[in-house]
Amino acid sequence: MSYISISNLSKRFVRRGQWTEALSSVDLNIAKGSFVSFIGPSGCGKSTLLRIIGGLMKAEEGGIKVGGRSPQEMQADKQFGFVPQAPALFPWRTVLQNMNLPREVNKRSRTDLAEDEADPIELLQAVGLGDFLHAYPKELSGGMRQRVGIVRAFASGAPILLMDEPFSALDEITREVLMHQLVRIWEQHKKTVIFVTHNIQEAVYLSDQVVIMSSRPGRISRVVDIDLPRPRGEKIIESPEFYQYVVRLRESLRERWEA
Ligand SMILES: Nc1ncnc2c1ncn2[C@@H]1O[C@H](COP(=O)(O)OP(=O)(O)OP(=O)(O)O)[C@@H](O)[C@H]1O
Repeated sequence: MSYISISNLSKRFVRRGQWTEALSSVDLNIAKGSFVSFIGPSGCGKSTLLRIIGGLMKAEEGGIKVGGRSPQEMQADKQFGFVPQAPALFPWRTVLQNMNLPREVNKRSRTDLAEDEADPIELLQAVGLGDFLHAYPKELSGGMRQRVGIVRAFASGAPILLMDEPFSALDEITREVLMHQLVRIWEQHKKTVIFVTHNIQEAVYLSDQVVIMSSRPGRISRVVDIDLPRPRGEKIIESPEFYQYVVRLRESLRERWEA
């Protein structure tokens, strides 16, 4: 069953009199509760598509429905949680107070409160921040702040989480640790996640589906189902099946770059 359905969607930008066709004829269906990654060359429209799904931007042509409604209606009803590359944490609020902020703001207008189940303290403990509940953002490393940003989205009660390269500013080891923590939390809470990345291993490890995009204009060139068992642990990365997916995606991406 399609939860997010996109049909024949196109988006153009004009800058200094020049048109850029950022997205062209995009068709995609995303099931509720699935983890879907978008991967593709720089400028192929991944962030633009994410913003359109999240109701932050409108397409010129085509249709998009999220849960049967327009993205703007869903956005007004606080159905999206955003995780950018660097989370916006209020410096005068503690970690726990920052975690609770979306709930405080959103509860008034959200109609679907049944999804609002995740416990902020448990989530912080799950990402190793149990001892930092009352710390202020300035006392945290970049990786710790990013963990707060990710689990805050899970605690917000929003059923759809939009993550735009959330690990891109982190070092390799921190990134790996966060990837394992994210998969564990997602497998427990099963939100619909749209995840933009440049990292093939990350996309395979986390996702139910990987959407490969090509550029000029941005299009979907292939959707690959990742049929690896869950729960996914560190061991799966060493399996031949995992390796095969990585090779397959790398080849598909290389074709797009060379095309
Ligand atoms: N607000 C804007 N005004 C003008 N052009 C834009 C705007 N936003 C995006 N674009 C153009 O649309 C195209 C797609 O951009 P987008 O940021 O969606 O790509 P991306 O795949 O997310 O790139 P990256 O991987 O580098 O983050 C690019 O050519 C970009 O220059």
